[in-house]
Amino acid sequence: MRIDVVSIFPEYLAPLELSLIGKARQDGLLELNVHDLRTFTTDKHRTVDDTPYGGGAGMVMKPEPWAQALESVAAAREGSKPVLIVPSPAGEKFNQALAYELAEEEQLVFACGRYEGIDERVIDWAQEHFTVRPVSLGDYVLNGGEVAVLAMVEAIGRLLPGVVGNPESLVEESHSDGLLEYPVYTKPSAWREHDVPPILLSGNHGKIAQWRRHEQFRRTAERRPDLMEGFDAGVLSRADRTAL
Ligand SMILES: COc1ccc2nc(C(=O)O)sc2c1
Repeated sequence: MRIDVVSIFPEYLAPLELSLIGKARQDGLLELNVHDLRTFTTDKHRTVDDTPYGGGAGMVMKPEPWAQALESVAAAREGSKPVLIVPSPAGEKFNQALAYELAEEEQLVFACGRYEGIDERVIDWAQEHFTVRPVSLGDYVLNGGEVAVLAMVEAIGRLLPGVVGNPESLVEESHSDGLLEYPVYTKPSAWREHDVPPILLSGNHGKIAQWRRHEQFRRTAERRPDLMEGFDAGVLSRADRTAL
């Protein structure tokens, strides 16, 4: 996969040189390029914003630098268009299902807005060259798209083949099956008057699996009842129902 990120703060994306994503880049599992939007300005002040038509507070990002930047990074190829992800409070909610969907793409381009946002005509113009997806991290507002891109690139990148050491670890994590993950413990078994649940020391793998499943349902029902709405009660086992 190829990922291109365009931002006026390219240094904000430096954490993507670290850890799993950084190693995936070094190992050639992921190509990731960060571009400074100001590279695509033509005036001596390298201007990227201007006052909003219709009035109002703040500034709006000018369209032309964005069009030149996006044209520059769109890999020319036959077939499907690159996906342009525009982090925005007005976007669809990012979630694990979308992370899996985007992990299948050949190229993702992320446009990091700042100020009050990007001139909407860029989104309209880009439809011809990209599949455009405005995406929000959640129901809150950041100061720009960079933090959202860090989160999305990590969530997507770790799903790529070979990036995480043990692919099994992707199977039993939160949201992989629509539920929150079960609690985890390690040595020592007794710690500051808090003991590891005895079932986990029993060696009975069937009972351990059942306990973990029960914990997934209990936690999800308690912390994220909204996720339970997607569950058809008919598919719940009797043991699972006792967790609700
Ligand atoms: C101007 O660009 C922005 C501003 C706020 C913002 N908030 C996001 C979020 O996902 O919450 S993405 C985003 C982009």
